[in-house]
Amino acid sequence: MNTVLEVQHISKNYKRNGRGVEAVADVSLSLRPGEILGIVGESGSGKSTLLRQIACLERADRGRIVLSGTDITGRKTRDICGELQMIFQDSTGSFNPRMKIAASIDETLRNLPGLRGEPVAARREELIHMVGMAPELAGRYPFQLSGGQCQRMAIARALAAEPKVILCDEITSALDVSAQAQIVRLLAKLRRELRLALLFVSHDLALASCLCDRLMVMNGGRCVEEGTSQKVVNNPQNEYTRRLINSVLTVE
Ligand SMILES: Nc1ncnc2c1ncn2[C@@H]1O[C@H](COP(=O)(O)OP(=O)(O)OP(=O)(O)O)[C@@H](O)[C@H]1O
Repeated sequence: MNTVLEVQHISKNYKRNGRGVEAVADVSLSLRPGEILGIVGESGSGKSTLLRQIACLERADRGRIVLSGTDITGRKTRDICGELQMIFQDSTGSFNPRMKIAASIDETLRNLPGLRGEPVAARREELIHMVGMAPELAGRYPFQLSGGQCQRMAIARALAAEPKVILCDEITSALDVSAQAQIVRLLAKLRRELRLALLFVSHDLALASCLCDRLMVMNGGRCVEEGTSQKVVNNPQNEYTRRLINSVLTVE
């Protein structure tokens, strides 16, 4: 099978107050070029921990991660950033507050082999256009942009590295509904046009099912169900998935 990312039996335990917390327990997944896999589950189910292991921000206790055919288990994040990028919920905080957005994007572009001088500015403008932003907004500092604008710029900066895989950790959670819809449409366009593979972590199952081809449901660090978005939402096999779908806020 043509996969760009293979995660095999990843586990991660933390120690808290002298007790072990099994944040991720024996999770495996695979991702093909141009595919979007949603990882859903309630708070504390292990979604972010799983993504951090895949991005090599932390070392997994057990398991193996293969990116574009290369075993990257235990590598440093900087060694894989040309192939894999991660975008976070707090896009403003992910930028250097003392640098204008353009300078942050240029920094990533200058790390690409063979891209120096004038082509950097041209490529930056192309990326900003790709995420649907006006080029002059790149002349602002992160705090001078709205949350949605900043998240688009974070996507542009991730694209600057020309990755094959982007990990999205709750990237729409801090946005209002219309900004969420814009980001979801943008991600759908980017996967179509660039054949980008995406892992889309969200606690919002309805939103994730609109964007993702497949969904993986996590509970207590484990994958409890996986399948096409349609199948998981319309015909859930697991009791926890059913509860997640039917969960409504009840006030006693
Ligand atoms: N650095 C850490 N040290 C100790 N425990 C941690 C650490 N990071 C995460 N955990 C614990 O691991 C479990 C999984 O956390 P994680 O943040 O991965 O869940 P999540 O599904 O991403 O939740 P949320 O949607 O709220 O971010 C939780 O019990 C959490 O408290």
